[in-house]
Amino acid sequence: MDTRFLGIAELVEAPSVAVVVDVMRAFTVAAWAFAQGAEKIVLAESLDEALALKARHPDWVALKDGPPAPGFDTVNSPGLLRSTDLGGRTVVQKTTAGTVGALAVKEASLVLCAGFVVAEATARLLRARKSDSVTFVVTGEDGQAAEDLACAQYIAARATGAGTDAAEFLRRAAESRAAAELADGIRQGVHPDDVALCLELDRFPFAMAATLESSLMVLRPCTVPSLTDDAPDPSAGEGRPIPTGSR
Ligand SMILES: O=C(O)[C@H](CS(=O)(=O)O)OP(=O)(O)O
Ligand SMILES: [Mg+2]
Repeated sequence: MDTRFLGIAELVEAPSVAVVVDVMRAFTVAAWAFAQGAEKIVLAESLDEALALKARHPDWVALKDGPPAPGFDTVNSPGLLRSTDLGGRTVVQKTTAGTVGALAVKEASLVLCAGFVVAEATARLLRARKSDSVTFVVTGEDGQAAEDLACAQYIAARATGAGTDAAEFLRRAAESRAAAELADGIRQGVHPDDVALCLELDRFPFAMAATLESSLMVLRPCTVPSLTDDAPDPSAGEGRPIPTGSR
């Protein structure tokens, strides 16, 4: 498997398979939203689009990063979201890095969004797809974010079947600038448990795939093959099969 690690600005053409990584905090939050029952997450292009979608669908849950803001229901915090019942709800998410990265590769045939909480499920899905080439989008800090790069490199290693020890990758993420800023209160809309929740390895059994649905980029959980064959893994719980379509 040929792997590339690129920042958002380095994406010059649509990759075939993209894994968009945002550990702190967009895709940890997305995974928690699904764990709390959300049906789907619409990745908004802008704050204005998120608010327009919310206005059109008052039952949707609008979420942004940074501090709480008028019109939005909640913020980009796994610690806050984990006590929110999202059963059957649609979430609209707009963040600085993660959602921007996913939208930057919306023409790819497969777009997975990931953090450590869904690392193994993501790697297993890539293994099952037997992809020749995978582009990892390192969303934070112009492709330099230590937590995103560490997670991307860990998933890449696991996707090639390497018996990789996660400890060193998690240590790099724990020592990242993002972790320090979240812990020190420099970033806003933060729960004290956010960093720890973002560093939980394989907390969830599902991967997350984004596809274009009526011009909106929509993220959903998906089941992954079991370790021994290509059959759906019953432990994966709710979720769609692996998306196979190409655009
Ligand atoms: O919510 C986050 O941690 C960041 C935004 S910021 O760096 O705090 O401004 O967003 P994300 O897109 O999840 O990296
Ligand atoms: Mg981030």
